[in-house]
Amino acid sequence: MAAQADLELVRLAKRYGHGQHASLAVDHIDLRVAAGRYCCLLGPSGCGKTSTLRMIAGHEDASSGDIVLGGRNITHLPAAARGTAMMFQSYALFPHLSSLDNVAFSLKMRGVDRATRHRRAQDLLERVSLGHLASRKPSELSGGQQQRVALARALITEPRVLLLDEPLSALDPFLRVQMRAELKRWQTTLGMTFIHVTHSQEEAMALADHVVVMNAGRIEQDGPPREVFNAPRSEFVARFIGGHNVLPAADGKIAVRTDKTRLAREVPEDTPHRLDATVTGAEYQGTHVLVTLHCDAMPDNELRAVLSESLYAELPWRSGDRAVAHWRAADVHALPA
Ligand SMILES: Nc1ncnc2c1ncn2[C@@H]1O[C@H](COP(=O)(O)OP(=O)(O)OP(=O)(O)O)[C@@H](O)[C@H]1O
Repeated sequence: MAAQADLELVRLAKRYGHGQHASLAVDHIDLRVAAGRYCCLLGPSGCGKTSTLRMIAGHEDASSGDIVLGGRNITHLPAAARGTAMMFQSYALFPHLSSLDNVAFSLKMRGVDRATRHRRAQDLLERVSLGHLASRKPSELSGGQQQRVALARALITEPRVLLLDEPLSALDPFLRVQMRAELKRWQTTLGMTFIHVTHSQEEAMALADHVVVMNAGRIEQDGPPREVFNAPRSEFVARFIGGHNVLPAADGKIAVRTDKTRLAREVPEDTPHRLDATVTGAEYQGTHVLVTLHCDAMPDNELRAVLSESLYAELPWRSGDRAVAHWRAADVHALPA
């Protein structure tokens, strides 16, 4: 594989349309992804993730700013000359071609001779444990196998950075979790930078060692997943990443993790961090129970508490129960105003 290289986005922007109808899909973002990282671009629909990925790939022109890979400015290079490759969803495989020819396709486009491209494609298929299925067409493969062909097809140009746009969204939930683990394993084995677009915080948390949370064309926060989860820098991040209650406080808003939010029938009057609430539901989730509450102090806002199964069994909650939600001072994370 080619040498590793950091990827840098410098004031990168994408504007669609002209004049009155112009819209800024990516709003001058700065980002540095160190070589060999699994980076997930995470955010709600329309936040600019795919536009960012497509600009890195060279499938979309940047309106302004720079894309630098390993110190080389690739902003205006054609897609094939950038050292990046896009892994498309498995359903984008050519249905009439064998796995081998699907994998070899981009070498054919580059004029590589048949024997060489078949040898390289076969090597890659072996690497993803599909060497024995090289002659099968996509329709003769399982969803997971098709996904591996798609990966091999992307890797054949020996990219420094692999770009993945929602690669797991077409798979059923069971296969998705399985393929997620495979993606992570491949990335670790290859030691290559992966940039993976997803709107699923669960997927980003499971895969990434660098999470980039985007909102309305901007980067709200980026960093290691634990840091982003435990120290959200904005209300948007706390809400989008999930697992937090965002609560009013004397000097702004605070976030408290749902698994640090405790419930009691009564607490001493002088308990500092408390809110009176009414249970609206309890959802059994296997290892834990999610209790939802309506809180009078914030009528438009639902409060959530994640309790261990054993704790819930000791003190079950039913819809309509009055409860006091409380938390420790150490579990309060202040959000900037
Ligand atoms: N070709 C285009 N022409 C005009 N507007 C576009 C085009 N592509 C995307 N947009 C707009 O740019 C914004 C960002 O889109 P983008 O696809 O990058 O977001 P996304 O975060 O990947 O969303 P999703 O998760 O739904 O794919 C959206 O408002 C979208 O409508």
